[in-house]
Amino acid sequence: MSADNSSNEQQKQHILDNFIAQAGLQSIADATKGHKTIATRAFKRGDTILSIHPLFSLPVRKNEDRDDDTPSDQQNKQQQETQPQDRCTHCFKTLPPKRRPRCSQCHTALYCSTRCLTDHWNARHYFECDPKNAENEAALEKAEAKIKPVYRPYLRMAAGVTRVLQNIKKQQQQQVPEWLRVQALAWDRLISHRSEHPKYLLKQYAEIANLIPQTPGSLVFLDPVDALCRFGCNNFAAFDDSGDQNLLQSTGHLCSPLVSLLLNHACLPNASFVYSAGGRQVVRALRDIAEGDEVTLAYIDGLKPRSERRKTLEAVYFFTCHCERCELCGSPRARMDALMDRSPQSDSAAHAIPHNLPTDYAQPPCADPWVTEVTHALLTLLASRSRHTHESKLETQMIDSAEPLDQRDLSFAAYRHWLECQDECLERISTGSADEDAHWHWSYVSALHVLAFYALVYPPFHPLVGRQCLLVAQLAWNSLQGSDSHKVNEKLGLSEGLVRNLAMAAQNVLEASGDLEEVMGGASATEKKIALLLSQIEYA
Ligand SMILES: C[S@@+](CC[C@H](N)C(=O)[O-])C[C@H]1O[C@@H](n2cnc3c(N)ncnc32)[C@H](O)[C@@H]1O
Repeated sequence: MSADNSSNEQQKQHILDNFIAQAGLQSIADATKGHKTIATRAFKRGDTILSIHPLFSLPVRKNEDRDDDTPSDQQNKQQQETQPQDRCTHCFKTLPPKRRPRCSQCHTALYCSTRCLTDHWNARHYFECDPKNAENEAALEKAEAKIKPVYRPYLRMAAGVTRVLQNIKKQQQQQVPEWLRVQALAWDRLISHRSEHPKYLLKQYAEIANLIPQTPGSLVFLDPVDALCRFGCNNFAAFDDSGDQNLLQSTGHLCSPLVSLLLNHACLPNASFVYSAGGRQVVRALRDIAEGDEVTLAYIDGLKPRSERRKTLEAVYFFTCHCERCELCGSPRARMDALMDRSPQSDSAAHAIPHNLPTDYAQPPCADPWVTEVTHALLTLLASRSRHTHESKLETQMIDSAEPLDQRDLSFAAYRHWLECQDECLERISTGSADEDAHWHWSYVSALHVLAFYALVYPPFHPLVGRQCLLVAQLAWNSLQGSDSHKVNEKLGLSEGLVRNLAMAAQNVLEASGDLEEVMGGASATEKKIALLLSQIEYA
C-alpha cells in the first residue's frame, strides 16, 4: 500500500472511530468474532445507544419469502410476476389504496403520506434519488422476474446501495452528511464470508450478479458476488410495530453497515433495535450495560430452541454461537432450551409434554383449564413488571435456581403446541378466514401463549413483546367484536386479563415507538378503535 493510500485509510478509520466514540462505544479486535464493540460508558436499560438512518432501505413486497425449488406451473407463473410496491418507501406501513404521493424526481418512490415523502427526502432520499429511475425501475423489474422472489430484494438493494455510494463519490466530502459518510465507510469494512458460502448460494448470487449490469450503477460493485454475500450476512429485517395487520412478518430490509459492523450476536442480547417512524434504526439497551461490557443484538428470534438458533446462525452468519445462554449447561435456562427443542434426539423434550396436551386444534386450547391458568400466571407476571424492574421474580428464579417449576413445564408444552399449529393459525389470521368467533378466540389464546414466552425471555419493552401484545390485543378485540360488539366495554371491564393485555400492548408500543398516535396513523378503523381503547386504559 502506498504512503498516500495508507494515510487515506487511517483518516477514514479515524472518522469511523470518532463517530463510534461519540456514541460511547469502542470497536476492538476479537479472536473469534472479528471485531466486537464494548461500551465505554454505562447505559441504563432503555437508553438509546445509536440512532442512525440506514444507508439504504426497502419495503418488503408480497411473496418475497418464496424460495420454492421445484415450483409447479402455477407457482412458476406467480413467481415470474414481480409484485407491485404496497408499503411506504419511508415508514414501511401499508400504502393506502388512494392518494399515494410519489417522488416528483424519480417517480418511483411511493409514500403513504406527504409527510413521509418530505421526511424521506430531507433525511436521505435526496442522496439516492435518480431522475432516470423510471427507466431503471423497468430494467429492474425485468431482471427481477428472472430470479426467485426470495432473492429479489438483493437485486434492489444492490442497485440502491450502488446509487448511494456513487452519489457519495460524486459529491464534495463536506456535502455528504457525517452519518452517511460513516455508513459508507462501514460498508467497505463489512465481512462477506464469501469462501464459506455454499456453492448453490454462490451460484445464485452469480446469476443475480449477471443481471446487475442491466440495472443502474453497476460500476461501483467491482465484485458484485462479494457485495451480495455481504448483504446476506449483514442486512436487518425491520419489523412492524405500527399496528399494520401482518404483525409477525417483516416489513422492510435495512442496509445499515455501521450497526452491522458494530454489533455481534448473542442469544440473550443486551440491546435491540426498532426502525422508528423517522426512518432511523434506533438501537436501545435492553438491560443495564456496564462500561466494558460487549454490546450485542439478537440476529434471530431468541425464542427458538438452541438447536434451531445454532442452525440458522451457522447457515446465514457462518459462526457457531457460544454465547452465555448457549453455553450454560444444566441450568434452568438450558433446561428451557431443551424443553423447547423439537429435535427428535432431545430426550428431555419427550417427557416435558404432558399427556393431556390437546392435539386436535379443532378443540379450543382454552378448554383445558391449566392452559388458561398458566397463561394467566405468566401474564400477571408480565403485567407486574414495571419499566424500572430489572428482571421479574420468575425469570430470576429460573436463572438462579435449579428448582423445576411445574407451571413452566406446562407452558413450555403449550408453546410447543403453538409452534406446531402456528402456520395454520397465522394463515387464518392473515387471510381473514379467522372471522368466525371460535377462530378468533383460539387464535387469541394461542397468541397469549407466545406472549407468555416472550415475557419470560425478553424485557417488557422489547419490540417482539410489543408486537405480540398488539397482536393479542387485536385478536382479543376481534374475538369480542365477533361475539357481541355492544358489550365490549362491559366485557373488558369483566375480563381483567384482557385489560392487562391491552395496557401492556399500549405500554410496549409506546416504549418501542414513542408515539401511539403516530404509530396508529395509517391504521384501519378497527386498529384505531384499539388505539383509542389503549389510550383510555390506566396502567396498573
Ligand atoms: C454483522 S457482522 C458483525 C461484525 C463482525 N464481528 C466484524 O468484525 O465485522 C456478523 C458476523 O460477525 C461474526 N459474529 C457475530 N456474532 C458472533 C458471535 N456471537 N460469535 C462469533 N462470531 C460472531 C460472524 O462472523 C458474523 O457473520
